[in-house]
Amino acid sequence: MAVVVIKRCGVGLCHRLCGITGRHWFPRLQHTDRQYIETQFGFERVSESEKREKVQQVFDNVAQKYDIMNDLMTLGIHRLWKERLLRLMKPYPGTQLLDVAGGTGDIAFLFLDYIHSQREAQMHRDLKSWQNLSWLEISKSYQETGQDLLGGSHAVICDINPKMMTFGKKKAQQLGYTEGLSWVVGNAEELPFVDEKFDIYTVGFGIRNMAHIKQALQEAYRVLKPGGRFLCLEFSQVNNPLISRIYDLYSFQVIPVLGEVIAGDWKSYQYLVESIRLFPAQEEFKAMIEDAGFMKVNYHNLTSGIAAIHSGFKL
Ligand SMILES: C[S@@+](CC[C@H](N)C(=O)[O-])C[C@H]1O[C@@H](n2cnc3c(N)ncnc32)[C@H](O)[C@@H]1O
Repeated sequence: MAVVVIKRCGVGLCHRLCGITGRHWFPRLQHTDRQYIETQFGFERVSESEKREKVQQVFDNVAQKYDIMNDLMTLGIHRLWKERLLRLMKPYPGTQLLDVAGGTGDIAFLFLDYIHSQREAQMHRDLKSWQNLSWLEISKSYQETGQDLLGGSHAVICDINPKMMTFGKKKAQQLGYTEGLSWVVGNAEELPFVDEKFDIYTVGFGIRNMAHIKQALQEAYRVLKPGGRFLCLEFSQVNNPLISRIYDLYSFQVIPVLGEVIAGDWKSYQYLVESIRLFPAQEEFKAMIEDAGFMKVNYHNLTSGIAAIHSGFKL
């Protein structure tokens, strides 16, 4: 089991600030021996059950402002990262997706858009080849042969927090996602699904909040069909030292302030920032995915490693 050792930083301003305030201001600099323990709630050491309770509390608190805060904190860049996830996922009509820690539904909605656009393109191609049929007739013939506009694709959003999903369901209604979608309350570490049910498993910005990441990865493996794909979008470790320092300043000095001003909640956003810092770096997380049994594990850094997408196959 890995251990986090937060040491006081030995350099300049950070050292002085740490000394004066007794608080670690730039944890990335302090992690001379940085390793990961799952039962950390941010920088606080807690028991497994305490972590679950506290994480639940955080997402209860942030649920209402979650989407707007996401846009503000990442300056909208999280949308580009999620689109990248979709491009790597390459779902096809008929795909059964499980989006774990799906929260307010962004990834599942993008998935449905993607499938929809693929089906429309297919129908346009059919329309060209079946010159004498109208759009309506083709659409009807799709329905008669049991094919809907999603080609049988379905997305299940599974999250441990009902409040996050309540806001997600409202958003789905507003945006018109009425078909091909279901919402299930469930714990990623003990998924309420039978073995080998899904083609694709995604988890976006969720896995670092889990008390048992290893168990969550094993569950991902269990519910995927042979040939199924695992994809995880998560904050990661920046390799460029200059970007890393700017990012640390922004994270620790700006994000909690935004949290306080927009959502009236400094503490939850302080936790989110701390949990990002403690999440395993790219290679370490890759090894954890491999340990769960996945093959061809790979990762793509996004925005200098601020986030990364890890992927693997169940063969
Ligand atoms: C930062 S949000 C991410 C939401 C969404 N995936 C997105 O990218 O916008 C993290 C989500 O993980 C969920 N979560 C935390 N621990 C979980 C667990 N053990 N099982 C399932 N969901 C969990 C939280 O309830 C929360 O909705």
